[in-house]
Amino acid sequence: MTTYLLKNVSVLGGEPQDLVLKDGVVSTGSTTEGVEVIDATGLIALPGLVDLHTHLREPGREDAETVETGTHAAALGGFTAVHAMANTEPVADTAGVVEQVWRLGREAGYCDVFPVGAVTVGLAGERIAELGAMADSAARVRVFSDDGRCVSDPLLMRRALEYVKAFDGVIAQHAQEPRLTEGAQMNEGELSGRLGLAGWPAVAEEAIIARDCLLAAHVGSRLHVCHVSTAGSVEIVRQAKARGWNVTAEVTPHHLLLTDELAATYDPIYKVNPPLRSAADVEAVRAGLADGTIDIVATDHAPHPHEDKDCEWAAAAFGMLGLETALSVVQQTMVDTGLLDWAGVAERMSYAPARIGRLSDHGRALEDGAPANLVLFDPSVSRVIDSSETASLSRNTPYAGRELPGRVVATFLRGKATVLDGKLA
Ligand SMILES: NC(=O)N[C@@H](CC(=O)O)C(=O)O
Ligand SMILES: [Zn+2]
Ligand SMILES: [Zn+2]
Repeated sequence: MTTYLLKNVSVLGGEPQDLVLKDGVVSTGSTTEGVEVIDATGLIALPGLVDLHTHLREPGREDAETVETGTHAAALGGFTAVHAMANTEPVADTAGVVEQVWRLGREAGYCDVFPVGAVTVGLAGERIAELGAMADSAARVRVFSDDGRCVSDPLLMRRALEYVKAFDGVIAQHAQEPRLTEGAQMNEGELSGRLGLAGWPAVAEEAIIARDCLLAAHVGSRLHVCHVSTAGSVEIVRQAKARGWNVTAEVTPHHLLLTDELAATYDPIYKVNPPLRSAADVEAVRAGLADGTIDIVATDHAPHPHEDKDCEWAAAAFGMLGLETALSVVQQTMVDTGLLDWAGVAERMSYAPARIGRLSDHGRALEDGAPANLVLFDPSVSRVIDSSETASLSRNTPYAGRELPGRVVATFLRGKATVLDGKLA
């Protein structure tokens, strides 16, 4: 295996130093013999990014994405671990399916894949799935979610929260009260009325988050809130944390950058669940991510083939790509605005998501002996996003034609380069 010497690299934005990647681990000393030298002057090293929320679509929708293509996109985005959501066909609600997804990730070798297990059988919201069997399987599932659907039955949610305590699991809730969002198409507000698109009220998200925080506190379990999108949601999570409840939350890159104004184009590339919200909501989720109320950034990478997106708004699928652009969007919205430094980015895109997912070999500081999972990032350049250049099988990026700052130069998984010079290695 190649030994790499990263010359003059700025770890978390600090003073330039050398890092050696040898036999799968990091060392801060220097060696010169038999090494491949990478001039990392001006580059920032971050621990390999960890995504708690990715849709890889395999099994079942291999026309949209596969574990192989999705993990290529992940590596190009600087990720060394992704959690693959359970809304596949068949649903990842048994030990057999989660082991299959986990193994496909290992075989592809670009990024570790940690399957998320479904909370209910078939995501139908009626019976709890085999959570314990998934936890005990080779995939060691710790995160459970019916994402795409809300676990709306409060008794089922309570039982699931109680159940996962036995193996230190967490329920990741897609917070959407179904009765308040029937037929909903975009953020409810003055604009939805003007555009004639059915509104999706903030309270549909906030009511479920409030309920679930109370349930998690009542049974003493861990709750994670997927894709927080409104100012009110941030406030509820803030209050839950102030009371010492075990609640964590994520925000997506697109909810940090884009607003509901984009719906005025009627271009379904901007159609996503939860919907893009107002500028005031964007400001609130940025502030919540900065002050730690929102723990992490998660991509909610949601590939869809063109026939499901290139149609009229109401008929189009919800979802957008995110893996290859996440770090750039975070640079633009959080670092270049002065809201976070690079150490803060490492916390929110690597350490904290690894802790929530109970991963041991990811989300580790780049110190002597740590697994060599890291990304080299150049924040000084910018690029115009071209949807035809993605490694994903789908093309539904909302950033096509936009200029975004920064570029992933290299990614290493256990010391092996998965990306070099910005290309798959
Ligand atoms: N985010 C989306 O708009 N879509 C996701 C489901 C989800 O995350 O709720 C998908 O699976 O396509
Ligand atoms: Zn969701
Ligand atoms: Zn999702």
